[in-house]
Order: sequence, then structure tokens, then C-alpha cells
Amino acid sequence: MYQAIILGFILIITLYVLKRIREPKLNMPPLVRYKIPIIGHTYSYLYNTEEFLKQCRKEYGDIFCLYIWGQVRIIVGKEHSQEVLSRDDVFDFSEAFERIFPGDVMLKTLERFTNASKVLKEYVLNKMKFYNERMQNSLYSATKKQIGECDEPKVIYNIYKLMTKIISTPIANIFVGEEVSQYEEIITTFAEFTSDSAIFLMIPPILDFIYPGLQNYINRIIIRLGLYNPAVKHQDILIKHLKKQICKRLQDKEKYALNNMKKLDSFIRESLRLTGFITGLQHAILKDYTFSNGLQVPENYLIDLYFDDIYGDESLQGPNPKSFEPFRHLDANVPASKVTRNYLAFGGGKHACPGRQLAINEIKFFMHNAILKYNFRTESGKIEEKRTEPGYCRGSRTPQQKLFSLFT
Ligand code: HEM
Repeated sequence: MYQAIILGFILIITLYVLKRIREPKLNMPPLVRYKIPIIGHTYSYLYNTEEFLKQCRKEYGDIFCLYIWGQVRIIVGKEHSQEVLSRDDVFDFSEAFERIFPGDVMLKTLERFTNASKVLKEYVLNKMKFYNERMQNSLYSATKKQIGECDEPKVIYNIYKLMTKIISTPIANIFVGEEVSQYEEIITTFAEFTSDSAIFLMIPPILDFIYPGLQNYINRIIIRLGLYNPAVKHQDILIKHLKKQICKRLQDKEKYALNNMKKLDSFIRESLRLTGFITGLQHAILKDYTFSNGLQVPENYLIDLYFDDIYGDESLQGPNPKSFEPFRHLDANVPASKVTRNYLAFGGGKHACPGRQLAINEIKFFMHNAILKYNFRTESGKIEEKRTEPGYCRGSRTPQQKLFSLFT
């Protein structure tokens, strides 16, 4: 027993020393001081994100390093965020995502789905006008089914579950066709796959304290050994229903002049701007890089964009940058799907989200139906206080912002 403990201890120390040896000798951004070894800034980053980062920004400038989950992470503010988004030869979002989400082992046949954007553009986005009417009808009937007529006031206890079912209906309709999406188990698959898989994003990477990436390694082993793979049951259901139907031709006809819903568009853009994430859009660094201010970041590190720095800046956002102002974007005439340097909901540069038009259209259709048909309010009738939610890289979010973040 003692031998095992001593061996384990030696292993941890060896890994820790090896990790320190591998640390590069570049002109790195300043590392924020910390008191507790190994834990570093993890606690402050998780539980006091907003204040902590504000303080770091003030003391250390636009780019600084934090020690989180056993590794140095680089935080980039408003002055250099665009550099990260525009240099896809250096900074890679998918690579960073793969390091925390074992999608390739979950869906073995998919390997690395490198041409997702091209497939999406060719088969969905270029044919949006064929889908709009279907999307509208499908959302209308799903809303009716899930919320009902509401002749009497009705309390919705689990808005997340309900919304997931509603928004999954038109997505299933578009991706697998009218007929297949009629099956309840298909809708459930579309609704539940994301939340089932999200478990891998929710588990705090505690093992990374021992060695960076160890948590992901163990997660992948769990899937490979068949102990837990959330994709399997959904895959079986899809294959069962899709065999004959997947290549159906789609109707055309446009029903709503989506582009004319300018106020709704501004409201959605404002909601996506203020989802409450303080940092995000993590990118992996593919090779050593020197920022325009001379600071250098090494290959293999992770970089996070400091959203709060961008969204809290008056010169970028206009007056009262942190307050939710639904018509903030009306005069600027920038639609919710438009990527600009002061709005990062869909990323930026070459890899900006190719599904953004589809996503915004779906939100618009849903909001249009819901606002016309229902009178929403909180159970108490009051607007709830902003709550602080500890999480990976989350800050606090208001309830209406949470509703919109369901679509993200
Ligand atoms: C409100 C909903 C959505 C939000 C907020 C969102 C956000 C994002 C963000 C931030 C990125 C990373 C961009 C970057 O690296 O700069 C991204 C990438 C991507 N998104 Fe979305 N997305 C949404 C909906 C969708 C939908 C509905 C689809 C597909 C139908 C989609 C498909 C993709 C793909 C394929 C990429 C990878 C692009 C690449 O690497 O070149 N997204 N999305």
C-alpha cells in the first residue's frame, strides 16, 4: 500500500518537473502572480472571473498568462483579439476544442470532419430559401406541441429541456428531411445528443493538475473501452430511420421576409453579445507567434479571448457597453449574423461560423411565433437578479441571456 503511494507521488513529481522543463524560453506575456502552487489561478478564474480578470488586465496589460488547471493559459484582450482570429495558420479553434471534447472517438466513422464548412455551405446554406418555410412551419408546430395553447397561465419548470426540443425539431427537419423528422425518437436524438455529449465539457479537468491533457486522455479511454459513449444510442436511431430517406429533394418557397425584422435582429445580436461569457473562443497555438506588440506565445499553448474586455469597451460598443439595450444595433445596421471586430458570437476571420445565418433565421422564426402567440414572464413576475454561475470559463448570465445561449 505504502509502496503504491510513494510510487504515485514520485510519478506526479516527475511529471511536474518534466512539464516545467518543457516550458519555453520566449518573451512571453507576463504571468500573473499566484500564491498556491499547482492550483495557481484556477480558483479565482472559476469563482471570481469578472473581477479577477479586470484586475489582471489593469495590472498586466492586454495579454497576460494565468496558471489554470495545471497549465499556463494566455488571455488576450481587445487590442490583439483580431490578430488571433485572423491568423488561422497559428491559432486553431477546432484543435483546442478537440483537446477537451473527444468527438472523433465518439463518432469513429467521422474521424476528423475537416470539410464541415464546405458540406454545410453546399447542402444547407446555399439552399436556405428552400428551407425557410419548412423551418417556420416546423417551429410553429413544435412550439404548439411543447408549450400548448396556454388558455390558462402555465409554469415552465425546465425551460432548457423544452427549448431544446423545440429548436431541435426544425434542425432535424432540415438535416434528415420531413418524413424522418416526424419520428419522436429522431427529435429526441437531436435534442439530447448535445447535452449527453456535453458531459465531457462539464467534467472539471482535475487530472490536468497532474499533467496537461491527462483528463482528455482518460475521457478518450473511457469511450474507447465502451464504458460510456453518448453517441452510440443516437447513432443507432439515426441509421435506423435514415437508411431510405436521406436524399429527399426539398421544396422551395419563402414565407417570411426575415431580413425586414430589423428590431428583432438587433435584439438577438444584443442577446448574443451579452451571453455572459467572460472569456471564450479558445484557440490552440500551432506554432510560436510574436504579437504586434512584441510579446511571444509558444506552440501548443492555449489562448482565450477576453470577451469582457471587448464587450465592456465604450469605444467599441457605444454608451453603457455592459447594459442590455435591445435596439443598440438598429442604426448601425449590422445584422445579428454579421461578424465584426466588436462582436465575437460567431468568431471571426476565415473560420467564422458558417452556420450563423441558419442559426439566426431559426431564432427569428421561433421568436416571431413565440412573441405573437404567448405572453412570457417569470413565475414571480419580476426580472430576476443577475446570478453568478461558477463554471469552466463562465461568468454570470441573466435568465433571458441564458435562453439565447441555448442556441449557441
Ligand atoms: C447561435 C448559434 C451559433 C453560434 C453562437 C455559433 C458560434 C460559432 C463559433 C464561435 C465558431 C468558431 C469560429 C472561429 O473559429 O472563429 C463556430 C464555428 C462553426 N460553426 Fe457555429 N455557431 C452557431 C450555430 C451553428 C450552426 C447552426 C451550424 C451548422 C448548421 C454551425 C456550424 C459551424 C461550423 C461548421 C464551424 C467551424 C467553422 C470552421 O472551423 O471553419 N454553427 N460557430
